[in-house]
Amino acid sequence: MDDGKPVWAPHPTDGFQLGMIVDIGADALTIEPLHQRGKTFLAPISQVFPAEDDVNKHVEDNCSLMYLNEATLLNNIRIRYSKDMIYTFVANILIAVNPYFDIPKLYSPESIKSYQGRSLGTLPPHVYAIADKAYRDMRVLKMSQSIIVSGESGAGKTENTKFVLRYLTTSYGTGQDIDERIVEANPLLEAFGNAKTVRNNNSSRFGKFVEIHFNEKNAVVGGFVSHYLLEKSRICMQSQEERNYHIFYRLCAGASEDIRNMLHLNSPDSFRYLNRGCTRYFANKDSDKQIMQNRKSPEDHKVMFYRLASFLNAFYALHSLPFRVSVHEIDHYCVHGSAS
Ligand SMILES: Nc1ncnc2c1ncn2[C@@H]1O[C@H](COP(=O)(O)OP(=O)(O)OP(=O)(O)O)[C@@H](O)[C@H]1O
Repeated sequence: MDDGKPVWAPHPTDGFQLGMIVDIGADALTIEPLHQRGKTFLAPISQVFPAEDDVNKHVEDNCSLMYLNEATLLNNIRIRYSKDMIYTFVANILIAVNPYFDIPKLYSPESIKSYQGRSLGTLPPHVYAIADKAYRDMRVLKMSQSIIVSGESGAGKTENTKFVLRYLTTSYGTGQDIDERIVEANPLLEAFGNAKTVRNNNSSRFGKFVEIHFNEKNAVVGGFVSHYLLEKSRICMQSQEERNYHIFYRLCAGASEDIRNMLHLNSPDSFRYLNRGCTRYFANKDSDKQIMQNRKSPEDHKVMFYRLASFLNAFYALHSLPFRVSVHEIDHYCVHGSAS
């Protein structure tokens, strides 16, 4: 770190701050922030990093930074995020920041087209660029490719996985029913495996391993989803601000009148296994009906939805009954009263 040049230093409460070194101690440096002259703070020497000459400039690939360290990487992502550029490369790794709103045209059909067959780095960073690289590597190397999506809850893993699936099926599908079916499986999976938590209204409560299968002509011909570690305890108990799995609320909100009457469906507040958590709806009327619209044939709908609804209704009814452990037979449970 050159004398007289600004550095990034971790402020005790405000993250990395740009400042000048004013004193050098045995293990700590005294830093004076550029935007708060006179208010110095101490930072460990090992965590003080050199800053770029122009801290307002951003680059598409963090590897292009003159100094690549924790602070310059975060600053680059922050500047890009403030300009609605949520994706940044670190070589062939993609960092995505959740924008929490739809960025116009970012995932448009035109955008999908523009990334087809283009090498990494020739277009702005995007999840489509990663999907296309995986596809091209599979063709060239004739080997399976994996995309690992990782991050904390609410980071955008589920959404970005869906964008990858949409990209591959749109760009390299056979144009047949299978492309849509791969994409359409998601709302169904999410209905049974996603729930509102305090951090994310659509949090996946299970791990997902998605396979996309290609034929010898490298066209999408199928998919397979394995799931693991489903949070089963949520079915019986949710904290006050959280909900059970979406399917239960969708059934209450989206079932047709005849099914509602037949199965005595009411609002979520009337079911014991829902009303101890949050019972608000978070979807609009259209998305509540999403499940019903998944299969194209109305007959398929009816049969599938009726079976599903009957099963779930039995579940509701079951949970309206209070249970207690029998004193004599500890591994048996008996019904203690009648259903409301
Ligand atoms: N690229 C994006 N554009 C617009 N909104 C987004 C994007 N990514 C995520 N979101 C919003 O953030 C919410 C949370 O994202 P998502 O469910 O993908 O997180 P997650 O990492 O899968 O979380 P969890 O681990 O809890 O399942 C989404 O429901 C969506 O509203």
